Amino acid sequence: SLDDQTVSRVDTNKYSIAVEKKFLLYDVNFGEGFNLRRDVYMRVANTVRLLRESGENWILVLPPWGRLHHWMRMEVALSWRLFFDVESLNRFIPVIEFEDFLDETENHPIDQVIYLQHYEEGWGTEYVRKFEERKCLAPADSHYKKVDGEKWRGWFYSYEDVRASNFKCVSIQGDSATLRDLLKHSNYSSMTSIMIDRAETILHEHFGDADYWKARRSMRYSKQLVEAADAFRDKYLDSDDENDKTELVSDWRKERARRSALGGPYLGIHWRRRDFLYARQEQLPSIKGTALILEKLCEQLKLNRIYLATDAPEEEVEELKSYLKEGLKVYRFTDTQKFNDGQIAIIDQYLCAHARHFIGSHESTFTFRIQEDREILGFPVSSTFNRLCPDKNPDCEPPSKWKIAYFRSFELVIFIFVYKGVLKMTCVRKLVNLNIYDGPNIYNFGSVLG
Ligand SMILES: C[C@@H]1O[C@H](OP(=O)(O)OP(=O)(O)OC[C@H]2O[C@@H](n3cnc4c(=O)[nH]c(N)nc43)[C@H](O)[C@@H]2O)[C@@H](O)[C@H](O)[C@@H]1O
Repeated sequence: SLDDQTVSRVDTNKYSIAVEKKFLLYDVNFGEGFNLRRDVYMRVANTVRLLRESGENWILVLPPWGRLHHWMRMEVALSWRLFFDVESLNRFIPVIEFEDFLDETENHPIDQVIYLQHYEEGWGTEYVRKFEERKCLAPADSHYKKVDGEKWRGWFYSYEDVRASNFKCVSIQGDSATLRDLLKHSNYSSMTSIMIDRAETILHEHFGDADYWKARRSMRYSKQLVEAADAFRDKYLDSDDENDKTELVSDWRKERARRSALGGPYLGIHWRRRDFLYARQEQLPSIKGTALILEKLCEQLKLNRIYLATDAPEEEVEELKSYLKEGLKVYRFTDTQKFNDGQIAIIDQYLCAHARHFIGSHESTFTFRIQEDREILGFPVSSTFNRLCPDKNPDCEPPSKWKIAYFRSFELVIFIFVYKGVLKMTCVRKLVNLNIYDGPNIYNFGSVLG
């Protein structure tokens, strides 16, 4: 039950006291896409983790999905359980759906909305973490309005009856920990429900560290989507977890580092088109160029099946297929009757994540999430961090390799070894930053520590 998950007990001077629940809500700039939003979840989830580590009983309220400008069907108020395994999210920090929050607080107004904005004068010459209540800059002033003389009304994920008691703009420069400090500030510390709007304004405290990956690993997909994608793998791609060595333990906290995944006998490609062509045209291949890359890879890897994840219009997909030589078969998941746009996007990502080899689109957050899934599944680095190069530059710069980390940087690894008959001991600090585990040895370290 919620109570089991959310009432934490803190031992203060040996007296155990129940800590009052506090709810953190957040929203993201309207224009941001699905996969940047998933990244913002990790930043805010880590703020909640930090608040809880300091003894406060914060619960994260999951912002309903919808009104995403890339989604063809304009749906709103979609709950997280349609996309993610909420039980798994709860193993990192306590989370609840917005509807459950409304029930629990009996539709009381949210105590405070804090609208994050940058400093008008910019970042300055050095990066300093700071925040300050400031006059609202555009567009904050138009997003929230006082109604009936006292309460504030905003978008609130399309829920028209939701109100807030207070509204403030805060200029901020910082990360998940800065947001923690803001929430602990005396102006807000007595409040029990706070909504952070424009949460993308804060960064990760340490991008790519173990806490980043814990939040990421907790974001398992909903059972319904995993089952649909697995059935597709089985039916069309000759792929299953046992043969592909992609089995995951049911609880992500028990995962161990590995690089042994093989993947299904197909090539996965994320081919980002539409608005990306305007934003990154110089970095992407033509349709014909894409076909040439696919043919070459399939030949090298001795594969004849391709799983194509794309937002391309049908005509472009047909054109791509027309350039491929006979014998190469392209598969796509297109059940729009049963699944919404976001669900199909996740199924596409899952199927690319389970491929023997993956190639993505330069700087697409959609591609980044696939690469992360492959890191979690334990694929060799070389099968994951690949990008489609533009026709003019076939040997373009490879993508950054954001490898998985399982330990916090201050966790020590102690090696004991015998050298010239003497017992020696040495510690390696910052295992993550030293990038020690790239390759099969990682598994040994994982199991020693595990
Ligand atoms: C140019 C920039 O690109 C950024 O996109 P980028 O990072 O690729 O990735 P996203 O932020 O997810 O936005 C792309 C959206 O397009 C759809 N989409 C893209 N690729 C696929 C695919 O392979 N399969 C399916 N089913 N859907 C796809 C999907 O709705 C996805 O959420 C945007 O977030 C920015 O707003 C901006 O538009």
